[in-house]
Amino acid sequence: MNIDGTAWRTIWLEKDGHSVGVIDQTQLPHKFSTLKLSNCQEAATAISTMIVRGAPLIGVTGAYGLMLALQEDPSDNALEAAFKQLNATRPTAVNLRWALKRIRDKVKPLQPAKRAEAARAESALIAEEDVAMCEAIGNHGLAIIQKLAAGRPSVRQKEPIQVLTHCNAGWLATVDWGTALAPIYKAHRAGLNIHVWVDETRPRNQGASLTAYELGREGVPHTVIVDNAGGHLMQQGYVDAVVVGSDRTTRSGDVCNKIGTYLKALAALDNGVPFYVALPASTIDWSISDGVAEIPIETRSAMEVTHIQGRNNNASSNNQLTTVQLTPNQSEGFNPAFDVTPARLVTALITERGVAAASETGLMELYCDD
Ligand SMILES: CSC[C@H]1O[C@H](OP(=O)(O)O)[C@H](O)[C@@H]1O
Repeated sequence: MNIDGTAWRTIWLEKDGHSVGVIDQTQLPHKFSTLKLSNCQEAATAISTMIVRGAPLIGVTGAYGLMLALQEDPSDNALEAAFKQLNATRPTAVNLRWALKRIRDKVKPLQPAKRAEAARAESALIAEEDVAMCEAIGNHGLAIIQKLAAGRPSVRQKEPIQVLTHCNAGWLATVDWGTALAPIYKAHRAGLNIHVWVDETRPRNQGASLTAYELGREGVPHTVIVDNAGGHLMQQGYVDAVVVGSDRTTRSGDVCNKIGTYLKALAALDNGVPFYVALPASTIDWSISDGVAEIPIETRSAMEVTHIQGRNNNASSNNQLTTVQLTPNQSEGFNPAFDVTPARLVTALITERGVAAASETGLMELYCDD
């Protein structure tokens, strides 16, 4: 997407043909910088430290990570070791395992000498598919936003459509376009009057730092709010719809997403606000049904709760990023990174194939030919 007039994607094959470029998302919004991943360990570290994050992007980075590993050693043992290393980086987003298995299935039957090139080609294909799927999600979601706009009373026709989103499910979470934000970009570019309430999304503040950054660069009006304000805004009638992403959606429509999503869904139901989840096929885990019981929830360092990163605006600091402690030294922290929203709280799933009810029947209607 657009950054100051330049079109960017979140991940790319470098001109040298064998290393991988990524945007360092831990530095945004205060500093835009890129990194070159030259081996599997660097790819694994980029995922685990959230230099790259977001379910689809984690998957593509994992795919390229296998390519990097095979460039160094294309043997069966090296392939399995790299698969295990990358698979262990983050447990919740199913896209990672889906992409790693896809690459392994593609290269395993090949002569070792042909594996790296095959992994390179398949990783690039996954990336291109992701871009196409996310743009298609944008188009299907645009129709929902247009219908919401048309359905408002005449007295509100001139007001912006108000959408609340949680965390970052924008182009920074994918290769391009994003999932939850793709319909918003499509609506904005179509000239619709739209405004986005951006949940800051504690503890890592992907909303305040990444979603706000994306929307600002695309010129979409938005307001950053604390996570706990969303229910109040819905009660006051300031939210026309909630649209969020997903890290893993079960075949029955249960949605695992950033911690706090479940609470937004409860508030939305209580206030009659439609709650949409945008996701590509690569985020659906057909092997499980009960998200609460079966999806592994990543627990990250308590330091992400007890400390916070930001830009030091003191004149003497020349805008350096700094981390400060929020809590008393002896206080413990607990940091589950995701929660599960049961399908009964989801109005509909916006996929690249269309809009589905959050149910096995709904998903099978879209994916029955797979
Ligand atoms: C389009 S997937 C976006 C999804 O990923 C985020 O998690 P994280 O930043 O920890 O990778 C969050 O759950 C977003 O909704």
